[in-house]
Amino acid sequence: MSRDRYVVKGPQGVANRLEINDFIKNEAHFSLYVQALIKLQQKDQSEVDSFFQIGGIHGLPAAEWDPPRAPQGDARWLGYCTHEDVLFPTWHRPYMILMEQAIQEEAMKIAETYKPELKERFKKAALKLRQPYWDWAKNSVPPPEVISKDRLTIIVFNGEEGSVANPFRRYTFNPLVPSFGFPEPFDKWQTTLRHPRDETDPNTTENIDRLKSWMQCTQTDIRDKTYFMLFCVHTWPQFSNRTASNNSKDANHAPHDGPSVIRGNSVEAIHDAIHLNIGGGGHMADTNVAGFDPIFYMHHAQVDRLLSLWAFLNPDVWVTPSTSLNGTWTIPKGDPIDKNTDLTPFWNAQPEYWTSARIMDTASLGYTYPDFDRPLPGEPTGPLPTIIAENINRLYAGATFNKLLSQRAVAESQDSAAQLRVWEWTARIHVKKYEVGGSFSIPLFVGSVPENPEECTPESCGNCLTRLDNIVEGFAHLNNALLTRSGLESLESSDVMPYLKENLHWRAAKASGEAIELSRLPSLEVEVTATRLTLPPGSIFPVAEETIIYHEITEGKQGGARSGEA
Ligand SMILES: N[C@@H](Cc1ccc(O)cc1)C(=O)O
Repeated sequence: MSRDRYVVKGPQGVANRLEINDFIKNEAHFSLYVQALIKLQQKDQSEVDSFFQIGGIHGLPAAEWDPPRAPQGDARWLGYCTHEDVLFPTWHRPYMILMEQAIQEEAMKIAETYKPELKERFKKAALKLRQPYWDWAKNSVPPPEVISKDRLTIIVFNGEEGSVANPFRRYTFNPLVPSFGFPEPFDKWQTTLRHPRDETDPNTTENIDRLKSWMQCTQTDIRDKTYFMLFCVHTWPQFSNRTASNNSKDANHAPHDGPSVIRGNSVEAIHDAIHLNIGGGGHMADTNVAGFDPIFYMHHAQVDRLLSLWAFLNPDVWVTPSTSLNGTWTIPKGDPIDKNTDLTPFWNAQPEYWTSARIMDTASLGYTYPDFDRPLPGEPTGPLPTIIAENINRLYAGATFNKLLSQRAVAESQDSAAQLRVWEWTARIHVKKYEVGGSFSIPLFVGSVPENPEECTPESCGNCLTRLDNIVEGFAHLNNALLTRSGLESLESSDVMPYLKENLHWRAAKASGEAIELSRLPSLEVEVTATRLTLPPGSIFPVAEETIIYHEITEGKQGGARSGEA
């Protein structure tokens, strides 16, 4: 039976998406969202706006979502989502407003059921209700309301407190059937899971302590990566996706860094690491089924917020033409893609599909972020770009920036024109993603290596999928570890080079934490660079002067630099 096309228009009105830690404090918003999410999760799995159908757009069950557009070609990737190409950040934007719209529609109905004295308040809250984002760059461990509480207390229709099963913690498939084609071990788990203890056990439990300690331990790494991406990445290929610069000459891939271009991660690379660390071998760690974990939506709202911030800082840059490396359910592998490519299956009201060109302005899609409200009461005023950049420094700048700031303060107090400079040490990791079959990461250690491979891996990068022979890249910023753990007097190469030669180590690990022999990753290449950063007078962000590659630090080690090779 045919049905009307589901128009993805986003929520009504325009309102801020809130950070999850603020969101849970907002009684009316939280109560409505929780009940709306429960409603979507309880809908029949065949309903177009059920949590199951929306979650299934991303990857499996590789079914068409509203209404048919024949799958094409020999697409390798059987979901609609785009990864490892220039559409990664923009495809997920209409995806998020679809969830936001479905939630708001339910929330409006729920608000109508509140007792008369509360109805207006809850209806107003429903109008302003938006998808919360989880700012993992600042709060890497999600609040208990998302990861550990089994039940949540909310204000229900009669104004009293009610206790409900926590819909942020998991989705229960209703039912789970073999035709979904879920790969092992997801074919036997009735609910989504984070950090499952035993992949072979259909009734396994979650190791939430491990989830917390992994997220806690990567906090500085995630923050530094986010900061460097925001201020030092300026091109769309480099910002949007993690395929490596030397993968091909295609514009899809980050260009070779020029001598003075510091290396930063793509938003996709940072996002991948969150998937793996939250999933820990569970649903979030696998693209096929990640969309079924309710945390996916607050994670991707953060990716979307970073897209908004980055685009604000780089106003003339948006999706550049390229080709689809992996293909999707509707885009054949190798097809050209650009800002006018249909972002299927999301129809807008015209009716046509949303495209990247049509979604630049989030206010027209019904939402914005508190970052753009600035200045907040009590904050200094000034031009918006300055305020936003200063806020990014306040939220995410780490050891390198603080060193530059203190140098600047000294120079200013002495009225001297001394040059302000800090070397930023960065490891660049390159690896073929198909090499071990399944996602993996390359944890780096500065100083001692913990004996237990499951232990905290504070600097890491390089996550991979099974799909193709693509080379992916990621960067790990080492200054924080050097300043806090090495005991070195300076960041000059005379100190750092010999130290890192001795003390920089890496491993490979599956998403579950299980170690992988480095000999199984012949393509792996870890290379260290140093970029000289300055903070010129009047500049809010550091500026890169030159980058030097130090092959000798990792050369000769397994997975180290191969100098002289192209
Ligand atoms: N599989 C990705 C991580 C990831 C997981 C789920 C996703 O939906 C997206 C990305 C990696 O190996 O890095």
